[in-house]
Amino acid sequence: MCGGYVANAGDSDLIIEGVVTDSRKITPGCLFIPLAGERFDGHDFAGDCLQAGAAAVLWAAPKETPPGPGIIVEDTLEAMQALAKSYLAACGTKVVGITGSNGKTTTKDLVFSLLATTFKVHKTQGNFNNHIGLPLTILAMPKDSDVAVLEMGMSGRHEIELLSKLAEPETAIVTNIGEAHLLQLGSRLEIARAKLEILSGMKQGGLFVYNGDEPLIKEVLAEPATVKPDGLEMMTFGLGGANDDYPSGIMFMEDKTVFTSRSGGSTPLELPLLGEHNVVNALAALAVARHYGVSEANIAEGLSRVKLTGMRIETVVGTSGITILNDAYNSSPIAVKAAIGVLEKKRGYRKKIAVLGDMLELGAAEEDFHREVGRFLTPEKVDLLFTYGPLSEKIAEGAAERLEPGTIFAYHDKSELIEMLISMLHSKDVLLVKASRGMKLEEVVDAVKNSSLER
Ligand SMILES: CC(=O)N[C@H]1[C@@H](OP(=O)(O)OP(=O)(O)OC[C@H]2O[C@@H](n3ccc(=O)[nH]c3=O)[C@H](O)[C@@H]2O)O[C@H](CO)[C@@H](O)[C@@H]1O[C@H](C)C(=O)N[C@@H](C)C(=O)N[C@H](CCC(=O)N[C@@H](CCC[C@@H](N)C(=O)O)C(=O)O)C(=O)O
Ligand SMILES: Nc1ncnc2c1ncn2[C@@H]1O[C@H](COP(=O)(O)OP(=O)(O)OP(=O)(O)O)[C@@H](O)[C@H]1O
Ligand SMILES: C[C@@H](N)C(=O)N[C@H](C)C(=O)O
Repeated sequence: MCGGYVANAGDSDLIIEGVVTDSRKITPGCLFIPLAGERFDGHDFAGDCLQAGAAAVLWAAPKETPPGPGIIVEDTLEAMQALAKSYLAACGTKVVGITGSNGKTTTKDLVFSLLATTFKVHKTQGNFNNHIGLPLTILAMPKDSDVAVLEMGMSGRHEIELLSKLAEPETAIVTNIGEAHLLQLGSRLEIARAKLEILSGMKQGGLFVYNGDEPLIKEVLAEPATVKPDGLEMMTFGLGGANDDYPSGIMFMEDKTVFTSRSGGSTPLELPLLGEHNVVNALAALAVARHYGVSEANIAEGLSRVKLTGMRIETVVGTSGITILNDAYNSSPIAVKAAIGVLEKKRGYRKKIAVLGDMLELGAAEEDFHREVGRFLTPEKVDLLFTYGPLSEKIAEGAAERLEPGTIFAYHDKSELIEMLISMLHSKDVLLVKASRGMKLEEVVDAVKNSSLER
């Protein structure tokens, strides 16, 4: 299954239960797969793993023989990917592949919640969406799974191609084309080309569900170089009325969003998520659920009980009673504007406050992108703005064009930001926190959440 051969295993069969790549997380009977990374080489821990109960190890051929039962392979990562591909084929599980600049994880959770009303479904945990995370997700899948909902991430060309050819999706979603990873791709057109690599591994006769509001997707679909499977069925979703599905009505409430759509007619659907962008994500998930025959009753049920992976516009109530919109998982211009849209619609709070940190990997125009986000802010959207990081000084600069003096506070030091923020917050405020993963603004969320804000 992984293109290797057995060594040191005697003549008894070895029963293997599960795959592990971290020696600190060994489970009895697992296969330990040593990976060479930036800081460690997993091969150095193989002996300890066998001592700790691993049944066998993969072992890269150029090294000396394995310290116990082993499968000798050329490259352990490639072997793990091949093993995942073989296992998926052996299980006969259908795959839904999801990519896009924003909303992959959210849409993955939505698709899972809808399909799980009807099928045995496995999904990506957290953000395990790359050349290591996706095969690990597959290798953790129960073998009787009907469907696997797999998030596919990238920050360069041909990364999605590898994932798609490994997982061979029957259904694929592209959520949108934003600015994330512009640094590596150079243009949004290149980002679109990278995302549409998801078509290259799809099964024949598959379904492609994509954001019809994004012209670059249609442009790349028409390019001769774009590899598409035979018999591909396509569906569009988005806010525009030209899409196959779009919202016909949206009601923004404190802890949920109620919407009707072209596909659902006059029947309102309740989504326990905030923001117009999450209605758009939900439309993509609805298309997939209906494609697989999920009933309208189960669709309503599945939507109403979706559980989102944390730090995606997650509402947190602090010990003081303050409302925090924890959107600190990641950030990019489109995502910030979507999150500000949620804050803008909040009513009944003393003040609306935003803490915005650097958006990373945006390439040469990064300062302009930050300035543009600042200019997007108006007194109707935020009462106070705190920025964190060197790039976010440009958010403050852009915001100064529309926000009053004395309402903008720029910081480079997180502890100083937290101190000033807590001194100005009130339990009746609503606070949005958003930045790229590398800024770790969850530390701000935790500090505010645990503060009594007494005054
Ligand atoms: C290889 C690995 O899993 N590394 C993880 C490890 O990193 P660390 O620096 O500690 O170790 P090494 O990588 O050097 O270690 C090599 C192996 O040795 C093992 N090991 C180490 C010590 C020890 O005592 N015993 C051991 O057995 C070790 O387990 C390694 O296997 O830990 C870090 C902290 O937990 C992890 O962050 C690191 O994981 C890497 C980054 C990784 O890629 N993990 C995947 C499972 C994954 O999917 N991670 C996602 C994030 C994916 C992501 O960023 N996606 C992008 C899009 C794709 C970009 C693409 N170009 C890319 O390169 O990723 C996105 O925008 O979404 C996640 O963690 O959320
Ligand atoms: N459809 C969308 N349009 C714009 N922004 C979105 C959309 N969906 C989610 N977001 C924003 O992007 C943030 C991250 O959402 P999510 O984790 O689902 O995306 P992702 O594509 O998995 O992100 P990443 O590539 O960082 O893993 C959300 O908190 C929200 O601010
Ligand atoms: C590592 C990459 N997947 C990512 O999340 N980049 C953002 C911009 C970050 O590191 O903050």
